[in-house]
Amino acid sequence: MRIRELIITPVAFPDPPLLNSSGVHEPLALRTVLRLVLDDDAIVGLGESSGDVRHLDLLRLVAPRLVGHDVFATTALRTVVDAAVNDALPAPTARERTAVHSAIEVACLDAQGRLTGRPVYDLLGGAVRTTIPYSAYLFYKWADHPDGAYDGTPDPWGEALDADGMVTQARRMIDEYGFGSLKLKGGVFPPDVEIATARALRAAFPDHPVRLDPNGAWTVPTAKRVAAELEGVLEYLEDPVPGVDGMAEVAAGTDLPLATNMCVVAFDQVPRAVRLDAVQVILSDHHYWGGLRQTVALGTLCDTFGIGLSMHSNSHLGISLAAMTHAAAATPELTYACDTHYPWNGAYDVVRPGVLNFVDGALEVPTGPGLGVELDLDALERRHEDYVRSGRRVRDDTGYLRRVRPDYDPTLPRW
Ligand SMILES: O=C([O-])C(=O)C[C@H](O)[C@@H](O)C(=O)[O-]
Ligand SMILES: [Mg+2]
Repeated sequence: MRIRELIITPVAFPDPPLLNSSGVHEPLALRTVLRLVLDDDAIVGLGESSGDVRHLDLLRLVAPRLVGHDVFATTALRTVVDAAVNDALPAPTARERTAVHSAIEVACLDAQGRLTGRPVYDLLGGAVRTTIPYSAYLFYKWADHPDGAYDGTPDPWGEALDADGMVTQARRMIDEYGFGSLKLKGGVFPPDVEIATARALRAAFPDHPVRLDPNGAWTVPTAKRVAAELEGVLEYLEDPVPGVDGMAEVAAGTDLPLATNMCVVAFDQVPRAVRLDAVQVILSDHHYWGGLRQTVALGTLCDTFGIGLSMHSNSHLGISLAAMTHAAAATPELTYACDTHYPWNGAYDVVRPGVLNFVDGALEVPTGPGLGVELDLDALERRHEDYVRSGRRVRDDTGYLRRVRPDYDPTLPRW
């Protein structure tokens, strides 16, 4: 079965003012929705990937080159993608290429599943679990955007700028979604504030493992001190410092597992991290590790070296969530609850409701053909109109924070 067309639709959807080490989320988050149309027009494979304009430009170079290729030939298609993106200026990085491989692979797998009547997890080797636990992704946040939300809807989550605010946010996440573990985004306040927040979460929810991720905001000495204080409090500490050498220094002095989605983000970075014993947990992310099959392969690799496997997320909608869920279902080594931003953005999804419902903090793996989710074309059109109208083309957390704090310096490490 051959590919007739790849339809690429950039979308924008409201996002709350969530703080991180580079700044604060803007009122709209961006994504790209892919529709891979096959010969007979009846089968359309879905994909979702980054909305930044550079990724979009690469996808647009690739789209015409896919026409006529076999939708089952996902490995061979990587060569087609590489040849197509060679025309890009500046030349794409390995990471940019891999992100395009990932996006195309997911759309192909969805189409293959729809053609064969099998869920994507079956195409990955079968499901080893039927429900996938996710963690509550907690953010320090403002009560509202300075000029209000994009669609004028009042922010239902309220402010969270200290330990009490974060406990309130966590309680609400747990009440609404049933999450059984907590991920705290740090790198926003001085480390002692974030230590106090992590401790408050642990005390308020003693049965919920807590992980803390300051996105490389600390120096090695600071990270060593924080790690010593949070041993026994955290499940793992994610990217306390930038770079694999610093991670190795911190890891050498603590029993707390260190996790990363920043310093090991591709297969060729694994050997050095292993040699240095720099990380104990790698966060997979099919959007930049090369797709769903590469996520399964990463599980095998992590197992070989005794490294744990978790899953990273970024602001996303339901096609990505479905793909993440299938990958987790088919990856035995993925034993940590996965991250997801979905509670922050899911109300603006482009897939029809009914499939992606959290029960006890977990998603049932969709069993329908392909990814098991259906596109809501009206919602897609609305989100695309928002994209066009907004004029937004890249994510700029730093630039947005500087509107409020003009002297804000995002240089890391900060403390
Ligand atoms: O685990 C992580 O590093 C992330 O989830 C990165 C994201 O960009 C997060 O910091 C965010 O959404 O602000
Ligand atoms: Mg992280």
